[in-house]
Amino acid sequence: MGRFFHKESHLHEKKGSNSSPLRNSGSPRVSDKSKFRKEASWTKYFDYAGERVNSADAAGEHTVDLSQLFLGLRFAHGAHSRLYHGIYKEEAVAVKIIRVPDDADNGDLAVRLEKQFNREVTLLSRLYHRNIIKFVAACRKPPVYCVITEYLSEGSLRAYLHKLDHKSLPLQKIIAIALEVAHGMEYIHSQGVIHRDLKPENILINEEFHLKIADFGIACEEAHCDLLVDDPGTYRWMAPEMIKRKPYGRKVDVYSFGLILWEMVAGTIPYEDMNPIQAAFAVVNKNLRPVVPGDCPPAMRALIEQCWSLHAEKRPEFWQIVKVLEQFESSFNQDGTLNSVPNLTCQDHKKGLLHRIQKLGPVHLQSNASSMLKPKFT
Ligand SMILES: Nc1ncnc2c1ncn2[C@@H]1O[C@H](COP(=O)(O)OP(=O)(O)OP(=O)(O)O)[C@@H](O)[C@H]1O
Repeated sequence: MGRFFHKESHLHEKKGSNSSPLRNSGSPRVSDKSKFRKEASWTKYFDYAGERVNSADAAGEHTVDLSQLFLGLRFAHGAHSRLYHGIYKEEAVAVKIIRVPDDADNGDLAVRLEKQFNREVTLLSRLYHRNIIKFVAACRKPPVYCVITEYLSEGSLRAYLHKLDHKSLPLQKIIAIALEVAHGMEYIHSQGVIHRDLKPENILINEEFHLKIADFGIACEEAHCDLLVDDPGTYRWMAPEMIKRKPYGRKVDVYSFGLILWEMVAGTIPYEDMNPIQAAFAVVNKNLRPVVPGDCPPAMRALIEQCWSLHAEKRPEFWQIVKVLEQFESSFNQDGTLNSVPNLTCQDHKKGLLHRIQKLGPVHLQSNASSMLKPKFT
C-alpha cells in the first residue's frame, strides 16, 4: 500500500480560497511531506485497501501512482468536490476528489458527475499550453474520482478581483490579464475544444502571476458538443444562444470573455443586483448587457461590445482578440493610453475596431472543428 497521508481538521475552507500551509513557502519540497498526516476524512472513501485504483475509462493511461502521492490539507471545494494540497512525484499538485452520491435518488447526478470527470480528464490531458492548467494524473474508483493538476498558489481571478473591493484594475493590468486568457482560449479553440464555462472562478493564477484556464468539466469538442448540456455553465457569463439552447459554437466562449473584460473594467460582477436566472432572462428577452463605465477607453469598450454581440458571427475569434490586445499593449506602452490603436480614430470606435479586425487577414479558423485539431500554439 502506498503512502497516502491526509489531514484536514483545522482548516476553514472556503470555495476558491487558497489558504495553505505550503503557500508561504512556495512550492513544497520533499521535506514538506512531514506536514502531511493521515486522518479519517472524506478521503476515507478513496481508501484502496491494498488495491490499485481502477484505471478504467477516462483515467486510463493517466492513472495516478498512489505510491508517489502525498495528500495534504483541504483548501477549497466545488459543488461536489473537495480540493486537497498534494505532492506527486516531487511536484506541488492540487488533488480534486469528486465523490459521486451512490444512493438511488441521485442517479442523475451520479451520471452527470461521472460524465464531467470523463470530460475533464479526456480533454485536459490533451491540452498543453502555458495558459492552461497542467493535467498531472487521475484516478477512478466509483463512487470516488480524482483529478490531479498542478497547484496554483494564488487562487482564482475571482478571488483576485474580489480583493480589489469594487475598484477597477489599472488598464495595463487588464490588458495583461486579458492577453493571457485570450492566448489560452486561442489555443483551446485551435484544438477544437469549447470551454463553455469561462468565468473568473475558472481562471487560476500562479506564483509568477501567470493565468491559467481551469475546470474543463463541461467543456466539449466543438464537432460533438451536446446542445442540452446537462450541467450548464453559469448563466451570468453565458451566451444567449446557449441559454436558449439554440445551436452554438466556440463563440460562446468569446461572449463570456467579453463579460470578464467588462468585469475588470467595472470592478464588479455582471448584473450584480440580479440573481443568475433574472440575468439570463434579461439577456435573452431584453438583450440586456452591463453598462460600460463612462471612463472606459473607447477601444476597450469597442472590444467588449464586439465580444458580447448578440450574433455569434459578429464576435471576433480569439486569435483576433489576441492581436487587438497586443495593439492595446503597444499603444499603452507608448503613451499610457489606447489612443494610438490603429484605425480607432474614427468617430464610431466600434466600426473602427470591426474594420481593424476584418483587416487582420483571412479568418483561418474554420467552422469545421475537425480542421482545427492541429496543435499550433504550444
Ligand atoms: N489546481 C488548482 N490550484 C489551486 N486552486 C485550485 C486548483 N483547482 C481548483 N482550485 C480552486 O478550487 C476551486 C474549485 O475547483 P473546481 O472549480 O475545479 O471544482 P469543481 O468541482 O469543478 O467546482 P464547481 O463544480 O462548483 O465548478 C476553484 O475555484 C479554485 O479556487
